[in-house]
Amino acid sequence: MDSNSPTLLLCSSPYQLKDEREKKKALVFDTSLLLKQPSLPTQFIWPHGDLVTTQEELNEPLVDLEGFFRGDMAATTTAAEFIRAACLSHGFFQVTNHGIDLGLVRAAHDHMDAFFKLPITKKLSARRKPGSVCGYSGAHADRYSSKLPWKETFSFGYHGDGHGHVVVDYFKSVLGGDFEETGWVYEKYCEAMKRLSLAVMELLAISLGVERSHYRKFFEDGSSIMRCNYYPPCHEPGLTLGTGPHCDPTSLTILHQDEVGGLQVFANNKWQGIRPLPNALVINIGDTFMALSNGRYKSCLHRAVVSRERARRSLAYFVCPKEDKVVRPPPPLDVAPRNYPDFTWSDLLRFTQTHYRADVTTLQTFFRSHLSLSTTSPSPHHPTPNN
Ligand SMILES: C=C1C[C@]23C[C@H]1CC[C@H]2[C@]1(C)CCC[C@@](C)(C(=O)O)[C@H]1[C@@H]3C(=O)O
Ligand SMILES: O=C(O)CCC(=O)C(=O)O
Ligand SMILES: [Fe+2]
Repeated sequence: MDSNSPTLLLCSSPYQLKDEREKKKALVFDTSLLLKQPSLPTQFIWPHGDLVTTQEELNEPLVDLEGFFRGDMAATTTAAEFIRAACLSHGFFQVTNHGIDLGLVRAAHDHMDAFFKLPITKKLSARRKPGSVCGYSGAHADRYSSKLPWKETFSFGYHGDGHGHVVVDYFKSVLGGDFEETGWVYEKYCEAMKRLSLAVMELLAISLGVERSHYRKFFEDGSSIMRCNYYPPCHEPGLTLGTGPHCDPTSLTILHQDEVGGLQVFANNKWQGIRPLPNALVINIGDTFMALSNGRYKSCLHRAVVSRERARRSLAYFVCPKEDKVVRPPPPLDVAPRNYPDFTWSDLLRFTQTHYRADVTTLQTFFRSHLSLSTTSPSPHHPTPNN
């Protein structure tokens, strides 16, 4: 696609385009168009340093939650110890016997498939508005002009405060009544994810020597972000990334990936693949929980590579505290040195949605940009791939 080739104007942010000439250059992440292109548009090409390949797999123990849910103290201690070892190192672990109905997971994947197969004009009718994390995005082409991720996403918020059904209402409002059933599938999925996330918060507290209910109470009235990721097959998978190297700025991520594989974690100073386990859920620590642990636990550095032959899908549930709550480590972790100043999730979220593309150093950059916050010098959380 040469730089002036007219493309059907489906750019998700036409108002950002100044004139007809600009509009003709608007990049469209419409895979039916892009997959016919002889070469990858330059906007999707990532720096070599981010494209280092790996054949390694991270063989972390699976954390079996069955005994913990049964109230077995020995099994709870074992689970907390596995979680502690993983979170002191790279911030990533997988759980089995998590209690999430696998039929519900299947339904969520099926409805995600149906959504991403919609005509691009329909998807763009639900496009993300500037400053919001919710809605449809094609390669984030409305937000960035280089290092575009080879993916489509659809994101929405969840509160689970027992008042109304925000997910059902969102799907009906942005996609119409035909999507009410899809809304219910994701409403139930998010309810299940919230229950699991609060259980994991108990295990994290136990593993950190924090009062067992502290984090559960901190997140009980939180709002969360649900994101469906769709990674189309790519002719030149070695030149682009589905999701670039980053730490989630959120607190905890619970992710289900399909059987294709592509999620990689930067651990033991190298990229390592995460073998898909259909009955397991991937859980990783985000920047906000790293701060809640005063830096004891590491925000997980990860990325997603894409495949030449197969589309890949993942469902990511991002746990967040109520937006105005002050993020501060609890006793006994709140001792000097404080590695991070107090902040609120609403400020950090706004920073990632309006000023800064979340990457490997989001938190440090956030504190530097909020000088009033940087009363302490944040410690580097772990070596980055390019160091
Ligand atoms: C608060 C969020 C911003 C992102 C979605 C959630 C948690 C993960 C963030 C993200 C995936 C990190 C990599 C860059 C990003 C722009 C992306 O590739 O989607 C991030 C998300 C976002 O800002 O939309
Ligand atoms: O799709 C994946 O496996 C990872 C996606 C991810 O890291 C994210 O959406 O934050
Ligand atoms: Fe992520």
